[in-house]
Amino acid sequence: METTTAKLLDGKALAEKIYKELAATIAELKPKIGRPPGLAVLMVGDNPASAAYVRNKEKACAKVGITSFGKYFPTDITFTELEAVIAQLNQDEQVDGILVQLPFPGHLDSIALLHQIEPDKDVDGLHPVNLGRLVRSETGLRSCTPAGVMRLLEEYKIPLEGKQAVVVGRSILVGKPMALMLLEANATVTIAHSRSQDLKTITQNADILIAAAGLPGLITADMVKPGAVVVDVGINRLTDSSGKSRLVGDIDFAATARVAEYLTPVPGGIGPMTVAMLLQNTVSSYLQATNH
Ligand SMILES: NC(=O)c1ccc[n+]([C@@H]2O[C@H](COP(=O)([O-])OP(=O)(O)OC[C@H]3O[C@@H](n4cnc5c(N)ncnc54)[C@H](OP(=O)(O)O)[C@@H]3O)[C@@H](O)[C@H]2O)c1
Ligand SMILES: Nc1nc(=O)c2c([nH]1)NC[C@@H]1CN(c3ccc(C(=O)N[C@@H](CCC(=O)O)C(=O)O)cc3)CN21
Ligand SMILES: [Mg+2]
Repeated sequence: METTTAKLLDGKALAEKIYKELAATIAELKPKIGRPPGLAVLMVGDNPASAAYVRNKEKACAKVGITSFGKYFPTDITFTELEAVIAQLNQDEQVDGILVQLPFPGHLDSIALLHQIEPDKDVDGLHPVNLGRLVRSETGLRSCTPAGVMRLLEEYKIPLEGKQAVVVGRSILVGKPMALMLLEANATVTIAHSRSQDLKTITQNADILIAAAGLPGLITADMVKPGAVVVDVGINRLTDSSGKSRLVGDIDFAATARVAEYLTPVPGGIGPMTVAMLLQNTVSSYLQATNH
């Protein structure tokens, strides 16, 4: 059998291009507006899974000229204290975007807290107002990871209209908004999840396959339709026997590269696109807040 190699969808390169555009916008507007855009990130406890995200966000903000306000709290902080922090950030005129890093320690209700973020500062697109706007195909702040997937597919001119798209995962952060964005682009969308029966039969039909379950090795090459476009959202940290750790997605990358037409790497795929969309959302909140 002939062996092919999938073309890589290079999220890192596209993220760099987006940073240049954002940096130029900020350089032009900051003197007129009199302040840089500001992004506040709230983290409770230390979450090793989120460490890469936090690090990359801070680096990227510095690169484009966004001031990032990191707020780190111990695990024993109370819900009432966090509510007060959100209320203060909602009022703060230096802050255009507020992101509550997920997941949250078990005793804290992250959903109730997300509801208290001012929708126009909700750069993660998780407030019910922004989710509602997405359902209605209205403009508004949209979840960064699925927005990053859409932007990357657009960059490579991947046709979506009329295609069979399968999203594996149905979280509010990734799977559900991803499915809505693909639907908006006129794909025929199927959402699979942990209760789906016969996942392989479902994924084998996908012209566009998006894996967002958080399980390394979930998608093997035999589950992928030849010629499919395969996007790996999963970020899983694996530690090998020598104690070295590395990031992998949900897709068996090496074997799938011989079946798919396009494939995203991990790292270097959707992770950097997520950070780029977060910065883009922050800049669009900044422009809106300052009437530009
Ligand atoms: N690249 C990025 O920028 C980025 C951003 C965010 C998240 N992530 C990564 O993406 C992954 C998903 O994140 P998330 O926040 O959406 O996670 P999540 O909230 O844990 O959701 C996981 C989803 O996968 C489904 N699932 C679990 N096991 C499954 C199985 N065996 N077959 C089919 N579906 C299954 C779950 O189904 P149920 O609903 O039935 O439980 C759930 O809907 C994680 O690896 C996360 O680290 C990456
Ligand atoms: N509120 C909230 N929004 C999110 O989008 C979010 C969370 N919380 N919590 C954690 C998850 C995971 N997210 C991530 C995880 C990794 C990268 C990232 O930049 N990944 C690089 C890693 C490079 C490295 O350090 O090796 C990559 O190339 O994939 C981005 C977003 C975003 N996620
Ligand atoms: Mg990636």
